[in-house]
Parts: sequence; C-alpha cells; structure tokens
Amino acid sequence: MQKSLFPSQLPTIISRLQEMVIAAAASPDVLLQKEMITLCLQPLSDSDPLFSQKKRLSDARNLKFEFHIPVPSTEEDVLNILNHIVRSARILHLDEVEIYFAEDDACGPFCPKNELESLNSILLIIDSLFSCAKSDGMEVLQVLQKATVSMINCVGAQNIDSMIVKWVDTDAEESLMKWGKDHGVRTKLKIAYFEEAGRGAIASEDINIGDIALEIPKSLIISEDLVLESDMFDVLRNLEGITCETMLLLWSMRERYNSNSRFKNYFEALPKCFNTGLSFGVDALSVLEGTLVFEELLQAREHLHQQYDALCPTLCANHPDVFQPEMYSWDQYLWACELWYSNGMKIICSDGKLKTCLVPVAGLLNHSVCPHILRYGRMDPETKSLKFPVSRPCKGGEQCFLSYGSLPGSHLVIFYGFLPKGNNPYDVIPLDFDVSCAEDDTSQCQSGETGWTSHMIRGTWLSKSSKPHTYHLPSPLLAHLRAVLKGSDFEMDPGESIHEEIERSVLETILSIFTPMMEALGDSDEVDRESSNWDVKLALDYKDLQSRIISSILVSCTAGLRELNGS
Ligand SMILES: C[S@@+](CC[C@H](N)C(=O)[O-])C[C@H]1O[C@@H](n2cnc3c(N)ncnc32)[C@H](O)[C@@H]1O
Repeated sequence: MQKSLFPSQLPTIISRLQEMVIAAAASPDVLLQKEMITLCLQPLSDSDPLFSQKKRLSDARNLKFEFHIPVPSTEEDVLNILNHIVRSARILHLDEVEIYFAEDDACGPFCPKNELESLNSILLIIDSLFSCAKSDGMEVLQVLQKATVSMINCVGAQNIDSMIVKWVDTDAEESLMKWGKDHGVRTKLKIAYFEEAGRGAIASEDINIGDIALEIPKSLIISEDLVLESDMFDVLRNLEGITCETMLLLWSMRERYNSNSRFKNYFEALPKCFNTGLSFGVDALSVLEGTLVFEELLQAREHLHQQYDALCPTLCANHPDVFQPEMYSWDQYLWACELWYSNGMKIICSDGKLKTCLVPVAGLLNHSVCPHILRYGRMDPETKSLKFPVSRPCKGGEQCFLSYGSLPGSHLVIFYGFLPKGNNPYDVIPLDFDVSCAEDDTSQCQSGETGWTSHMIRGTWLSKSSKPHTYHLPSPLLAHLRAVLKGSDFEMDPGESIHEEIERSVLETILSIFTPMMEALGDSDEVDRESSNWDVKLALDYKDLQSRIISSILVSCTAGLRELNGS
C-alpha cells in the first residue's frame, strides 16, 4: 500500500535523566540537589538522504536536538521549551516533499503526517523518562505529556476525513474477521461500509495513542515465502529476470480460486473489481486527456500488457497443470495487479528483508492524509506479528485510517482509484528543467544554491510564507529559476539579493509553463457528472483538482508581477 511503509530510520530515542548537583552560592556548606531533565531527539544522521537539506533548515533556525529542563520549572517555561522541541522534531521528520515546501521562515506545523510523527516521537521520549524521574521531575514530565497529547488531539480535530457509515459487517467480512481471530488476529476494530470508500475499519472501543488497534500474526501474512514453498516456484525460478513480486502476483491469481487455500476467507472477502485508474474506460481516459495522469496511466497499462503477453500465454501453454489458462486471462491479471497495487504493504520481515505482502484484515483500512496509523511495517520478532499502533486517538465508532504514504493524487487515482478528502500536501506537479547553463556555472544552475536538483510545485493556498518575493511559490524553485535566469544577462549590484527584472523573468517563466497546461485541461462542463460512471466521475474530480492547483499558480504569479509593476 505504502511504497515505503516504514520510515527509513526508526527514531533512535536517546533519552536520559541527569542529576546535577549545584552548590548553593550563599551557603557553601549546603548542597542543593537540582534535578535536570534532559530530552534528546534523534540526532540528524548523515545517512539520512535529506541530511543536507535538514541541516540547512535546522542551522537557519538555530535548532537544537538536546534540551535541558530545570526541575522545578514553571508550566510556562516547560511549554516554551516544548515548543522548541516540537520545532526541531518537525524538521527531523520531514520527508522529501514536505522539506521541499518548508520555507525558511515557517516553523510548522507543516502537515498532519509530519506533525503526528514529530509529536509521537516526543511523546515516546517523555514516556520513557517517567521511570527514572523524581516527584518534581514527574510534574514537569506530566506537563510535557499533557501538552503533547493535547497537540496530537488538535491535529485530529482538524481532520475532515469523516465518512458516513452505511452498514457494519456482511457475511464475507464476518467470516474474514472470525477466521482472523481464530488464527491469532487481535483487534480493537470492526469492519464497516462507507459509501465513499467501500469497506473500512471503525474502532469498536476508544483507542488511545500508542494502543495497538490491530495485530496480525506472521502466519496470516501473504509473502514471497509462499511462492518459494509452492510447485510454481519450480517453473518460475527458471525465468530470467522475474521478480518475487511478479511470482507472487501469479501465485495469487491461482490461489484466488483454490478452494483448499489457507487464505480462502481472505480471497473470498476481496472485491470482485477494484476500480482503480488501471481499469478506466475510454470516456474517463478522454476526460483525462491534457492532464499529467493521462500519459502516466497509458504507460502503466502498456507496461502491464507487455508483461502479461510475455508471461501468461507461454506459462499456460508450457505448464497447463500449474498455470490453468482459465485463471490467467488478461482481466484476471489486471485484477491481481490492482489487488497488489492497492492492497500490498511493504514490510520488513523477520529476516530483515523488505517484502511486499498482503495483510488480511489490515487491507481493509482506508487512507487519510491525517491518519491514525503511521508506524507499522516491521514484523515484531518477539511476538512474530505485525502491529498497527495508533498515533492519534480513535474514538469508538470512528473510522480508523492508515497512511498509505506521501502519495500525490495522480498516484492514488491510478493505483488506488480515489482522491482523499481535504488538502493533500503531496499533490505536487513535478517540474523537469532542461537546463543549459554556462559551463562554469552548471552546479549552481542545477541546484539554485539550495541543494535541490529536481523541482515541484503545488497549490499555492498551502503556502504559509509571508516573506516578500516568495509569491506563495516554493523557494527552491524560485532560487533555481533566479540562478538560471540571472545567467550573464543581468548585472546585479553587490549585496543585492533581489533584482526586479529577474523576478519578472522568473514569474513569466512559470506563467509560460502553466498557462498552456491550463489551456490543455479544456472545459469539462459538458460532461454530465451525475449520470456518469465511477471512472468518469473520478477523472473529472482529478481534472478539477489539477485546474485548482494550476489556476492558483497562475493567480500567484500574476499577483507577483502586478506587485513588481507597482500596480
Ligand atoms: C487497502 S484497500 C482498503 C479497503 C477497501 N476500501 C475495500 O473495500 O476493500 C484500498 C482501497 O480502498 C479505497 N480507499 C482507501 N482509502 C480511501 C479514501 N480515503 N477514500 C476513498 N476510497 C478509499 C480505494 O478503493 C483503495 O483502492
């Protein structure tokens, strides 16, 4: 589901409680014992692929990663320090898209996922400090804990991803849950149906931060190990270049119809069709013409067709006993691809390898940009199970959401068949510049002195920057264009950081990229939304989203130009 399900580095929590003995100046005979709480965030690691960008941001803001809180302290002082801790944690947890848009003058919150990751990492440290705190220290920790939990609750309160429950459990889902529980699944969730998202999971009781909402034993997880044990492997092992993922896909096509399968209840509860972008009909495709997703979708389908043609007919002809032709049609292949794309989870298994797996029951969790479950994806070696703890509370009866990752709408449409509600901070338009620079200036041209070599843009309503000459556009992009356009054409006074002519050129360049994009989107008013099929509706929603993003960029550039022209 998530392309990289587990955060690349687990937070190594280094925390300690130090006792400091301070001599009282007034009376040298008396030693006052003063407790000091030291809270250390995971330090920036140079193995982090975003190390240089994070370092630049944290240096620009003078951030620290180790904090000392004197005990006792006033509540105000504690909360003030917590504010600094949170600012640092946010930077540590930024992912590639989030950091690209993190402006130097912004201290967050950046987006719900980053906020939840940061606050949960802090909460974990605070909780670990309780065991060695003394009474005054306890009080300080309680203040820190209460304030952090309250910030987490605030993130949840702003979430608008609520859906209306239609019904709870049908036969197939009921059998799946019963089968799961009989085989060791432990859960505080039950299955429900939502008009907007199909099945999903609701909390059957209040689930608090850190509680395990769902625990799936290893024995129920479908991974490549099953293919390696099956008769299929004898045939597939001889195929050059075949990946474990493809083997597993072929295995699942057959297992779906195996009445003796260990996973019968799981396969029976799967949808008969997945309704992702890969199944779009011609009408939906024609709506998408002119959007970025159109080409991506055609390429993805072409790739799958080629893969099918290269594999299935030959396997069925040469090994009909293993690959029965009636189970290996193109439609069945597409169904299996959609299953794996929309339900596959990347898990670090007991052998330390990252594998794409199907996880019964967990596969019923829907996605949100403000999820409850973020930290999962590593098999617990002790319990031999996969645990899904919540990072924000989920009240009984509420839908419990998972994060499928930092995914843009285009990816969600093609591989999952939906667009999430609310602002998706990962809805970016990538920008590939073919830069030809003066030879001696190439590196500066490519990075615009910010370390970024690829660029992106998103809806400008998401920008909170109030700095002049930012136009609600990302600063790495502006820096890059300024560096490229500066070239040798403009004379800049020493010390001059902004040159009006360059600013105009930057904004005009962006307008020249997005004006034709907006025109290419055309008008979709003539399509009757109400009577359209699911795929046309989704294509229209995606197109609306693209228009909204592009139009916000055009408005920001035009406003910027007007400002520069003094009108
Ligand atoms: C892992 S499955 C989740 C269970 C799924 N709803 C079902 O009925 O089987 C992923 C699929 O759920 C749907 N989905 C997940 N999150 C959604 C959301 N926020 N809004 C609408 N549909 C969603 C999409 O169809 C997606 O391909």
